[in-house]
Amino acid sequence: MSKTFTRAEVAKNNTEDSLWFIIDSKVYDATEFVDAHPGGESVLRQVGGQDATTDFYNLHRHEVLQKYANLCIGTVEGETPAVLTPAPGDLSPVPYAEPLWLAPAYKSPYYNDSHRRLQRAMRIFTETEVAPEAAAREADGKYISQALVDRMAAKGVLHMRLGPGKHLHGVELLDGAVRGEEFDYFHDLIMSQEGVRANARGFQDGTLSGMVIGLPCVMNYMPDARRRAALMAEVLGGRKYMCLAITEAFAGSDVAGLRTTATKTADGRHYVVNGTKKWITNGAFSDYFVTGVRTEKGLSVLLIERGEGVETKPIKTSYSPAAGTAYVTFDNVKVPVENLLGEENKGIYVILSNFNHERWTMACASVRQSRTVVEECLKWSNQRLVFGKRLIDQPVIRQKLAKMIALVEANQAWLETITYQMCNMPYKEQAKHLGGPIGLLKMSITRAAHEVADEAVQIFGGRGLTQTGMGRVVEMFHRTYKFDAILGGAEEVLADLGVRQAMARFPNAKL
Ligand code: HEM
Repeated sequence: MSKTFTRAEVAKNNTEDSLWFIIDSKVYDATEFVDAHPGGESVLRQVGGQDATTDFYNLHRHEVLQKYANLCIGTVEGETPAVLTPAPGDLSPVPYAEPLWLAPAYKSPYYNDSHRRLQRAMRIFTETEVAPEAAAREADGKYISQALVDRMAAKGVLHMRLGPGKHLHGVELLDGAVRGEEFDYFHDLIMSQEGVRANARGFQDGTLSGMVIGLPCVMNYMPDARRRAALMAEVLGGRKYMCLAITEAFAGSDVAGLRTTATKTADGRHYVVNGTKKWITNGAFSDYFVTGVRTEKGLSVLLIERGEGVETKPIKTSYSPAAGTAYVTFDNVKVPVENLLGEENKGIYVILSNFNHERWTMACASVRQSRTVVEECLKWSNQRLVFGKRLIDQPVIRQKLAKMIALVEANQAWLETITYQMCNMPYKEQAKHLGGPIGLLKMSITRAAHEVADEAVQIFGGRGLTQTGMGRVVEMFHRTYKFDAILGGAEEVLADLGVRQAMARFPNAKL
């Protein structure tokens, strides 16, 4: 690649036997590539010997050039390539592409050096280890590989995704980027926000999201300490997979309406579980199911191991099969009473205990994915030429971008305000003061995602509806943003919760 050519030399290579062109001051020899070019031979011949930079970026993502770097034979004499090629871990210099605390000129009261170290380490991990597998699994529909689970376990990524707590103490986290003892909800936020950067919503849930919502119930409510420790070690070590099985065809956000039953045997040593669960993330490949059941006088939560009477069938949803979304049936499944999590008939507390963190995590992830879409739109509007101008030169496009930016920035700021409260409120206070606001926040973020997805597709046109090429991130987002608006409590239910909680503490105030 150290060779240089004059533009006149390049121009001569415009024949049947030699086809060169220039992209961003680099010289490409496409002679052998023409037959394999997905866009066809004729389009390449039309730019033979010329500077094809504008044409290229009108049609391709920059990453295409990295993939086909072997076609590059040198640079144009006296010129330096100008298009940025980010290295793993780099921050994007595109305005609004990063949350403001990562913008060099901005200050934030919330983040310290350990947050910055973790952010960089997790970005490198996501870009180098997760993203390539995400792309492969989205394409082949298979589940996460044991090799990636092992890497996540070894680096403490699985531990960190449960949020702050004693389970992190003494654990080596991303090669010492942060100490377990100092890990707080801003570190947790960073894990969620960096984790989405593989741009594969289905696979993202396939990276053991079921564990993130299921294991806390075991960690906090499994009565036997030895059993609890063994389960934690198995699951955080990536040797066994766990999911949360609450939702049924009969009851979604309305958890009080569950119909799966657990009846105690006459000798009092087992429960016998019968019923079904639907849309269980990771259910298709899980070994353990943290399951909401109806017992004699209320709801209870049981840890059910895959075995006789437990069956799972994959459900085809609009994101990828990599998430392992399943329909689960329990037919006369015998579960030892020791597997009861929390108290019998008081399972609602076990279930509710996790909701705030789950919803907040989803809020972190969803607003970050919206931001990535804003970055995609900004880049595309800047490079796409239509009617002889860049898209961004059209006022209507700038209006769309302004709305998208404002929605993302406002929601990130609200998210950080709430995260700060989580860092500074004891758990009981959080349950009292933050349930409603977190519900409203998640609703606000997924409503914003709806706007962002809609405008992004309008900006990308047909490419926003195409799974490969320029618009692949926008297409993915538009197809999948609804998962965050439904899972973990539907938008409307959470909005209602937020207002009802506010009214419950309403003062005797009058107009
Ligand atoms: C080293 C140079 C090039 C490489 C490696 C390359 C590679 C590719 C690839 C992988 C695609 C599939 C779409 C995608 O994934 O983005 C594609 C599509 C295409 N390419 Fe190229 N290409 C090159 C240069 C060019 C140039 C110079 C032109 C025309 C001036 C061109 C015209 C097209 C067209 C028209 C399509 C179809 C676009 C669409 O479906 O929207 N390509 N190219």
